[in-house]
Amino acid sequence: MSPEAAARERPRLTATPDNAGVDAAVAAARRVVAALLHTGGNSAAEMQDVAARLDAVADHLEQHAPPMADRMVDMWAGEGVTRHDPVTGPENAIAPPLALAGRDDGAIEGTTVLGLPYQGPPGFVHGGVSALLLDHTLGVANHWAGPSGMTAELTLRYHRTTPLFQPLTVTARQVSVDGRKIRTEGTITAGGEICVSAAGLFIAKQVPRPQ
Ligand SMILES: CCCCC/C=C\C/C=C\C/C=C\C/C=C/CCCC(=O)SCCNC(=O)CCNC(=O)[C@H](O)C(C)(C)COP(=O)(O)OP(=O)(O)OC[C@H]1O[C@@H](n2cnc3c(N)ncnc32)[C@H](O)[C@@H]1OP(=O)(O)O
Repeated sequence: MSPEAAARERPRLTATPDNAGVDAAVAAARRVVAALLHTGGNSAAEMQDVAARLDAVADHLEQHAPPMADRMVDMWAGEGVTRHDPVTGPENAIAPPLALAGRDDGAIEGTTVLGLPYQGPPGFVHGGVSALLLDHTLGVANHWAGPSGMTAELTLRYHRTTPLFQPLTVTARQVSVDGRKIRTEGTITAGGEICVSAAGLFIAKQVPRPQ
């Protein structure tokens, strides 16, 4: 089987974006966030007018939103993958998003490209953003492998700068389970080189879902 065919066969651990509805609106919102940062303060665009139009969109959405408690129940319904999280969620405009899939060897993997909204040093990814991607990916790796829990400790090593605008591969695997203590490791690589590695201690505990 070709690597491309193998990748297509891998079980997806993240929600597939729909081409309509809120996912499409969120994809547009991601474009707006990136375009605002790309445009900057010296552009000829009429920013007061842009702000008014964006506020009108936000007013419209808020007028049609359910009570927060209902929405919390809704977003945590079902036992499948989440649609709202800040790393993979197709309903979350701050998610890059990263699409994760299980590998035959028990690890999980996903690829994404990060742009200006995620910048730390000039031209490179913010270290806190790398931590966000790895924390979440380690958490999903635990779901994929078996016992899962909450992050108690996350240790990161930044080996080299992580580039913007280039494909990044994020991987993680559960390495041990000792009672409630779950240890998980992962990396972010670019062009085959490790940029960031992470080791996490997770404690088996689940916060109850809103009902
Ligand atoms: C986000 C979605 C989650 C659910 C999704 C479900 C389905 C969707 C499927 C796929 C997608 C899902 C997954 C995604 C994943 C998420 C990744 C993000 C994860 C997070 O974003 S999560 C938020 C950040 N995280 C916290 O907000 C934790 C705050 N914290 C606490 O809630 C407690 O602190 C806790 C629970 C950690 C422990 O509390 P506790 O009372 O249950 O346990 P206790 O203290 O008894 O410790 C038991 C033994 O662990 C040792 N131990 C404890 N802590 C330690 C530490 N820090 N260092 C070293 N050892 C430690 C003790 O020393 C003892 O060891 P011993 O037994 O040997 O004495």
